[in-house]
Amino acid sequence: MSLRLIKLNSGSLIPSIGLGTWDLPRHQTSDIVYEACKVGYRHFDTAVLYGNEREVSQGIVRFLSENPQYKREEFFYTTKLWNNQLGTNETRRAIEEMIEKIGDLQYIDLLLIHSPLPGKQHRLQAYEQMQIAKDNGYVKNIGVSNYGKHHIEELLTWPQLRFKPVVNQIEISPWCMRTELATWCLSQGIHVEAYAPLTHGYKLTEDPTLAKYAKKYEVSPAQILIKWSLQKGYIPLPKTKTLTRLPQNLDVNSFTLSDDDIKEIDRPDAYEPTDWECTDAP
Ligand SMILES: NC(=O)C1=CN([C@@H]2O[C@H](COP(=O)(O)OP(=O)(O)OC[C@H]3O[C@@H](n4cnc5c(N)ncnc54)[C@H](OP(=O)(O)O)[C@@H]3O)[C@@H](O)[C@H]2O)C=CC1
Ligand SMILES: O=C1Nc2ccccc2C1=O
Repeated sequence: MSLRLIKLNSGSLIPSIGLGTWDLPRHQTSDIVYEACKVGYRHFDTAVLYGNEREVSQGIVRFLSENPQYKREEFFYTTKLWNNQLGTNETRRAIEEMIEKIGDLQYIDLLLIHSPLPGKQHRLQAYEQMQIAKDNGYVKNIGVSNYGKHHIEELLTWPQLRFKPVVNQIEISPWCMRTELATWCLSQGIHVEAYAPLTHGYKLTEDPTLAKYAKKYEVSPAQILIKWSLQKGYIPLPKTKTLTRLPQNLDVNSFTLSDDDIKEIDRPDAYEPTDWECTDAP
């Protein structure tokens, strides 16, 4: 299974689907990531918050060492600074710790600010250190998560900005569409990563419209949601700890949703974030 590559505003390429790694059982994480590499995943999303950066990296490194025909550059590893790691010294130290944890993975493909919650001064001090980490080659791309339009505008109008964020990672599913924010990010050349694209699993068994299209295209409700996200132009990050589900969440090339299908799956009036909401933080 091969993934489409999307060009970021830095020129780097990002695989169009990433494996979410939040809440993977810690002792299985490295094996799940290794198995994911075997079935074609090339993009992994972790964070300091998840406590599994070492294990995620180990899974990729093991696959690379056993399969020397694949190169490090074909893989895309994202991690995120947690709220208490934003600030000049805090961010510098946090990046050093991240680099120590990834070992032979050597560099971070994408470093995100996990949320805007710590406030303007901490956000901008962190971003400056992220720019320096990019200069030094520890980090290839930098971006943000859970940012609202006003947080991104704060960056775009900041005189010290040298590298525009390449993505904004936000929760998006038919039940949390955020069309205005996502369309605006794309208009600024900032790609949109869709987290919780499977609604944490909440809607997969209960929603009749998903069931209808799963039946029509002979796929699973999860595959319908992943395709919906891709066709909207987003980069979905579905998570599964179940090895048999790994291949199906990548296998979405056999069908295309029509405009009418998408309209029926859309829930523009719904607002059901699964975890947290901070795009509206000051
Ligand atoms: N930046 C941020 O603030 C946030 C980022 N994220 C990122 O996004 C990722 C994805 O979001 P997440 O909250 O984990 O939830 P998802 O929306 O990816 O849903 C995961 C759930 O769906 C189930 N599932 C996965 N595939 C299938 C399938 N094919 N059929 C049936 N059920 C399936 C999983 O079960 P099982 O695992 O048991 O197979 C799990 O219960 C996270 O892991 C993380 O990397 C998430 C939240 C916030
Ligand atoms: O994946 C995640 N799950 C979460 C739950 C609460 C806050 C942040 C997150 C994540 O980043």
